[in-house]
Amino acid sequence: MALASPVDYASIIQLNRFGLLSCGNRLRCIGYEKKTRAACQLVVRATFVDRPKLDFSNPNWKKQFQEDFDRRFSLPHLTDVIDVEPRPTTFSLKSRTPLENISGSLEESWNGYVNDDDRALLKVIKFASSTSAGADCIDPDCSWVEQWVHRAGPRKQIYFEPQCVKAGIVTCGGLCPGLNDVIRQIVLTLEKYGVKNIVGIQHGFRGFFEDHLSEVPLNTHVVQNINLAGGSFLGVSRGGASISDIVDSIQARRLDMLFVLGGNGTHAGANAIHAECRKRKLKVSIVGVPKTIDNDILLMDKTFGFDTAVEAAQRAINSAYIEAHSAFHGIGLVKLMGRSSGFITMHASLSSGQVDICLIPEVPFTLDGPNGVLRHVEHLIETKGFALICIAEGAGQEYLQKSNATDASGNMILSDIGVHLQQKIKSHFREIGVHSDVKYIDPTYMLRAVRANASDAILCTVLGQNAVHGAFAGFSGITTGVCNTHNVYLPIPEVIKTPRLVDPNSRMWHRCLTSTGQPDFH
Ligand SMILES: Nc1ncnc2c1ncn2[C@@H]1O[C@H](COP(=O)(O)OP(=O)(O)OP(=O)(O)O)[C@@H](O)[C@H]1O
Ligand SMILES: O=P(O)(O)OC[C@H]1O[C@](O)(CO)[C@@H](O)[C@@H]1O
Ligand SMILES: [Mg+2]
Repeated sequence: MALASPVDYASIIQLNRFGLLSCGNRLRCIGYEKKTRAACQLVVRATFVDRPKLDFSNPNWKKQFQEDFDRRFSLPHLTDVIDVEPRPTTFSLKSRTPLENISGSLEESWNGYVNDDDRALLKVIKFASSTSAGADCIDPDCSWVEQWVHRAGPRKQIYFEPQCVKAGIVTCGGLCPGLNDVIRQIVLTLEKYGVKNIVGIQHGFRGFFEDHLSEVPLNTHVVQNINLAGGSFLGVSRGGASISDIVDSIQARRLDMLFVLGGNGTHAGANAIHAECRKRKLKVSIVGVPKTIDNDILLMDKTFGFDTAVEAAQRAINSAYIEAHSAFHGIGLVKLMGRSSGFITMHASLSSGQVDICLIPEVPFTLDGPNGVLRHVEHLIETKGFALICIAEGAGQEYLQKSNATDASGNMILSDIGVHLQQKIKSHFREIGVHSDVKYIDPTYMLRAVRANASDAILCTVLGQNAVHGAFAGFSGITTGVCNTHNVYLPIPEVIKTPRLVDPNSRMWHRCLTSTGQPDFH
C-alpha cells in the first residue's frame, strides 16, 4: 500500500503495534497472525487512503486536521436526509406527573439539558515526545491538537412525538453482563419521554425475519426485575444479518427507533441498517450501545460487562493460585476470553497480583528456547516452587493448527491455546526430568453469564439513558460511550475501524509486566 507523504506519525505509532514495516514509500503489515495483520491493513487503509494528507510544514496543518476530525466525528442526523421539524422535549425531571403532562411547556429554569454545541475532549494528555510511554502523536513534534467529540445527554429539542413512537430493542452477539440493565434503562427512559409502544426483538438480528420469533412488548412492569439476572431477557444470536430484510422488517413493524446492543459486528450491522434507512429516506433512528466483555471498541474508556468479567475471572485465578501453591511444583494455568484483545487477561492479572506470566494476543511470545515461556516457568519452579499463568484465548494462535472455520457471524473459531500450553508445559517438564503438577482452569462462559456488578450496572444505566436521549435528539448511526470519564456520542464507523487492542507501549501493559515480573519472551 502506498504511503501518503508526509507521514502521519500518529498512525505509524499506532500501526507499529501490529508490526508495521515501512519500505520506501510502501507500507506492509508484517508479523503476528493473519487476523492481526488484517486489522493492521484496515488501519493503514483508514489512515492513508481515507484521510487527507497532512503537510506538517504548512502552518495550517492543525486546522486541516481539525476540520477533517470534525467532519469524521460529526453525528449523522435525521434532518440530513429528510425534512423534520424539532419540537420541545417532553423529558423533564421537574414534571411531577410526566406521563399525563407531556404536552406542557418546558421548565425553563431546569438546567438539565445538554447543549448541542457541548463537547468533550477525546485526548487529554499532552505528550512531550513521541517516545513517551503510550504516546499518541499526530506530528513529529507531538503538538497539542484539540479533538472534541459530542457530549451525550437530553436535548431541549426533540425530533419525535413520543406518543406516536414505536421503539425496538435488540441484543446481538455473545452474552455480556449488564445487557438486562441496559434494556431496562432504555425502557424506563423511553417511558419518561412518554413512549407507550416499546418492543423487544428476540435473539438478535434473527428476530427480524424468523417468523416464530415474535416481538416482546416491553414496559416498566415487564422489565422491572430483569437486571437481577445475567444473560439477555430478549435472547442473543450470531449470524443471520441481511440488511435489506432487516430494514424491510423495520418498515413493516413501523419502528421509529431501534436500539442495537452489541459488539463490533453488531455495530457494523447497525451502521449498515442506518445507511439503508437513510437511502430509503426513513425517519428511523438507529442507536448502538457498545456491548463487549472484551472491551475491544475503539475510543472508549471501557465497555459495560468488562469490569464484571474481570471480577468473575478472579475466582478462577485465585483457585488456580491455591492449587498451584499447594501442589508440589504446581503450575496454575487460566485461559480467559479475549478473541483479539487482551484487556480481560491484562486487567484480571493486574487485579489478582498473583499472576507470574500474562500472555495476550497483542504481544507475541516464544514458547521454546532460552527466552521462551517454558524456560521461565522452569525458573519459577526452581526459585519459588510454583507458577501461575494467565492467557487470553486469542494469544499464541500461531502455535496452533488453523481450521479456518468461522461462526455464524463470520468470526474465526480459535483453536484452544489453553489446552496446547498445558500439554507443552507437561511435556517440557517430562523432557527435563523435573516433576510438575499442571492445573488448567477454563472459566470461559462463567465470566459473561453473571449479572453486572455495581460499577457496570451504573455504566449500563448511563448508556441506556443516553441512547434514548440520542434517538430523541434525532441522531442515527451513532453509539454512546465514556471517553475520559465523560459521556459522548460517536459516529459508529469511528469506533469499529479495528478492534481496540492493548497497546504494548502503554503504561497499563508496563504496569502488568511490573506486577508479574515476567521477562520479554523473545
Ligand atoms: N460487517 C457486518 N455487517 C453487517 N452485519 C454484521 C457484520 N458483522 C457482523 N454482523 C452481524 O452482527 C451480529 C453480531 O455479530 P457478532 O456475532 O460478530 O457479535 P458482536 O456484535 O461482534 O459481539 P461479540 O463481542 O459478542 O462478538 C450478527 O448477527 C452478525 O451477522
Ligand atoms: O462462544 P461464543 O458465544 O461464540 O463467544 C465467544 C466469544 O465471545 C467473546 O467474548 C466476545 O463476546 C470473545 O472473546 C469470544 O471468542
Ligand atoms: Mg464480533
